[in-house]
Amino acid sequence: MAPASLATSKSPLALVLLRRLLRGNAPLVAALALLAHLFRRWRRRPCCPAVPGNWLLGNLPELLRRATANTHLEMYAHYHALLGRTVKFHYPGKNWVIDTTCPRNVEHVLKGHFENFEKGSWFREPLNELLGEGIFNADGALWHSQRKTASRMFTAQLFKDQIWHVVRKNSGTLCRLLEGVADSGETVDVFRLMNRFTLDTIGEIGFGTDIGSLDDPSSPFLASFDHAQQASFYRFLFPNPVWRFMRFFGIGTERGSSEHFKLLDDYSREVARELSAKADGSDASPSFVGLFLQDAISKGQQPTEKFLRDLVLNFLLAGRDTTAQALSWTVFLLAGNRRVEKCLMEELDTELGPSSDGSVADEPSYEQMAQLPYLHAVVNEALRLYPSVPIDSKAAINDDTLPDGTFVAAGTVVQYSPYCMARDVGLWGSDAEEFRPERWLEMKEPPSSYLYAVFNAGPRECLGKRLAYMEMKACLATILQKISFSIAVPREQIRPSASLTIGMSNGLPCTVKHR
Ligand code: HEM
Repeated sequence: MAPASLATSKSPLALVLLRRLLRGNAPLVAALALLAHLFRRWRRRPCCPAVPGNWLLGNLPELLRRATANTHLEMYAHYHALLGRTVKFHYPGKNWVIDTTCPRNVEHVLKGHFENFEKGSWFREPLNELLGEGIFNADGALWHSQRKTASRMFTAQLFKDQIWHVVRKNSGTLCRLLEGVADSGETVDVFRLMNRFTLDTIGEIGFGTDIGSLDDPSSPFLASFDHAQQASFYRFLFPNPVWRFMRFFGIGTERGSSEHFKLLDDYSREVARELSAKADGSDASPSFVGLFLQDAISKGQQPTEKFLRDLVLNFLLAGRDTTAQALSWTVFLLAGNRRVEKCLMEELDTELGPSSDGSVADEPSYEQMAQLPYLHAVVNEALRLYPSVPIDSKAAINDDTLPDGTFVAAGTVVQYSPYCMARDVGLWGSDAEEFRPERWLEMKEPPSSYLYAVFNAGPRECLGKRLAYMEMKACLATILQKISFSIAVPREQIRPSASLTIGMSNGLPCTVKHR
C-alpha cells in the first residue's frame, strides 16, 4: 500500500511519482513534450509514400535547389511517376503536405468536402502582403460576399458591350507592335509583350484605368509585380518566422521585396482613390472594381481604401499573369510544332481569311470567336501542358480521408498539381506529354474539371474563365494571321519560373516575321 503522504484519493501513485520526478527538471520535461509531439505527429501522419528527404530539414533543401534551377515542377512529376498519385512532403516547421494527382481526390477537396478545405493561414500568411483580404486569399463569409458580387460582373451584356471592345482594341495594338518588330528584324521578348497586353486589358476591364504599358514598357510596376509574386512563392517553403526574419532584414529571397510591395501598394491605393472619386459621378465606366464600389454604395456602405486596394491587386493577379502565361506558352508550343501551326493557320484562313470580294477584316469579330474549334483546342492543350496555376492547395479544417484512403489530419495541406496530372499517362494516354490539340476534338465530351483542373473547379472555379478564353483566342487569331514566331534561343532555355503562376524564367525571346 502507498504511504499516505505520496498517494492522495485524487491522484494515482504513478502520476504523483511522475510529478515529483519532473519537478525542477526542465530539460526532461521539454524532451518528453517533444517526444509526445513527435509520437502524436507520427500517429496522425498521412498514410501515403513519403518523398525521401533530409532527416532534419525534410524536403526543403531539394525543393529550394530545384526551385532555384526552375526545375521544381519536374521534381514533383518525377516523384509522382516514382511513388504514385498521392505522396507527402515535409517542410520544417510546417505540417505534412499531401500532394495528389488523383482526380477523385481533387474532386473531394474542391467540391465533395468543400466546407472542410479552406485556404487557411497556410495560404493567407505568405500571400497577405500581396493580396490582403481579396477574393483569392479569403475564406468563409468574406470570400462568399466577394464571390457573390464578382459573379454578377461577367454578364453576357458586359462581354458584348465593353469587354470585347477592350480585348479587340488591345489585340490590334499588340499586332501593330509586332509588325513593327518584324519590320526592324529585332528580337523581342514575347512573354514580356504578352504581360503588357494582359496588363492593359485587365487594367481597363478590371478598374477602368488606362495603364498604357503597350505604349510605354518602362513602368516599374511590371518588375515589382513579378518580384512580389516570386517572394510570395518562396514564403510557402519556409517556416513563417524564417521568411519574416528575411523580410525584416531584406535578405535571401526577400531581398528588395519591401520596396516592391510598397510600390504595388502605392499604385493600387492610387487606383482605389481615383475609383472612389469617380464612383458618385456618372463618368464611372463599368469596371469590375467600379461595380464592387457601386454595389457597396447602393447598400449604404463605403468600402475602405484598403478593401479596394486588395480588390485591385487580386484582379491584377487573376487577370494579368495567368492569361499572359497561357498566351506565351501557346506561342512557345506552336513555334516548336509546325504541323499544329499549319492546321491552325488553315482554320484561321478559312474562317477569317479574305471574303469572296477579296477583303480581309483587320480584326476578328465577337461572333467569329465561337467558330474556331481548332484554336480552342490549341489553347486547351497549351493550358493542359502549362497550366497557369501549376500547383494549388487547400488546408483541412477537420480530420478527413481522401477517396484513395489517404488520412488527412486537421491542419494538413492537400495540394494538387494540374502540371503533373497532364503528364500522367494513366490519365491522358501514352502521348500525355505531347502537344496534340487533336485530342480535344476527338473527345466525345469534355474531360471532368477535376481531371483538367486548370481553372480550379467546384464552388471556387475561376470566375474569369470565359474572359480568359475570349482574350486568348482574340489575341492569337489577330496576331497569328499577320505574324509568325521563331524562338531565338535554344528551346531548353525556356523554363517555367518558380512563382505562384507559371511564368517563363528567361522570358520568350523570339524573332518575328510577316506572314
Ligand atoms: C488562362 C487564364 C486563367 C487561368 C488558367 C485561371 C485559373 C484560375 C485558378 C486555378 C483559380 C483558383 C486559384 C485559387 O485557388 O486561388 C482562379 C481563380 C480566379 N480567377 Fe482565374 N484564371 C485565368 C484567368 C482569369 C481572368 C482573366 C480573370 C478575370 C479577372 C480571373 C478571375 C479569377 C477570380 C476572380 C478567381 C477567384 C475565384 C474564387 O476564389 O472564388 N481569372 N483562376
